[in-house]
Amino acid sequence: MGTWIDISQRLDDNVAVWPGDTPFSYKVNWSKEQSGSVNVGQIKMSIHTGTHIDAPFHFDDDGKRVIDLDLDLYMGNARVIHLPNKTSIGVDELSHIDLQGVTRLLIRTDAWKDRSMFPQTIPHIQPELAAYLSEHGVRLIGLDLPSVDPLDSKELSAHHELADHGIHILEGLVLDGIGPGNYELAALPLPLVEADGSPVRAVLKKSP
Ligand SMILES: Nc1ccccc1C(=O)C[C@H](N)C(=O)O
Ligand SMILES: [Zn+2]
Ligand SMILES: [Zn+2]
Repeated sequence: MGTWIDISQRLDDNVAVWPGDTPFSYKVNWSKEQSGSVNVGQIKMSIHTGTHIDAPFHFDDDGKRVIDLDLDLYMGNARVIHLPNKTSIGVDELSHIDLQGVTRLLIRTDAWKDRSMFPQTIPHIQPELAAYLSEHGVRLIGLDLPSVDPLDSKELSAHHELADHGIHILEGLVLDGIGPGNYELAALPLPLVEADGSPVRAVLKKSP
C-alpha cells in the first residue's frame, strides 16, 4: 500500500484562486443537528481552481464539454520531465527528450513556489510545441502551473493549438519531489455534463 502519490492541490480556504474568480468554500449546509441524521456539505468553487482539467469548451464555445472527453486520456502511462528555470517551454526546451511512446507528458517546472498565492508570472507553453507533441503521439499535457498560456493572455494560443492537435490539458499539479521518469497516472474528471472543466484528484505510481 501507499504506492500511489497524491499530486493534487488540497482544496480549502488557502487554495490560490485565479484573480477575480470564485473563492473556494466548503461548508456544512445542513448540520447533523438540523437534519437529525447527517452533516450535508456544500462546495462552491471555480472549476479552474487547484488541480483540474480544461475541456475545450473553456476556450471554444463549440468545444467539447467534460462529459464528451475520453477517459483513457486521464488514466495510464505518463512521463514526468523536469524543466526548471524556463521563461517558456517550446520545441528547443524538449529537443533533448526522447518522447517515443509518451502519450501523457507531465512537466515539472517548479515555477509556482508559494502555492497559497496565485503566481505573478509563469513559464508558458509556446503554441508551436503542440504540433511537435502531437507528431510524437502525446495526447495529454500536464503542468504544475495554473495555465499553459501567459497569465495575461486573452488569445490563449497554446490552449487552442493544443486542442487543435488533439492534446488535452491538466493544470495545477503538485510535482514537488517527483523524479523524472515513467509513471502510471490517474486524474479523472467528474461526469459534469455541461462543464468547461473539472477538478481532479491526480495520482501517480512509479512504473517498474
Ligand atoms: N479562471 C479564469 C478566470 C478568468 C480568466 C481565465 C481563467 C482561467 O482559468 C484560465 C486558465 N488558463 C485555465 O484554463 O485554468
Ligand atoms: Zn483551467
Ligand atoms: Zn487552462
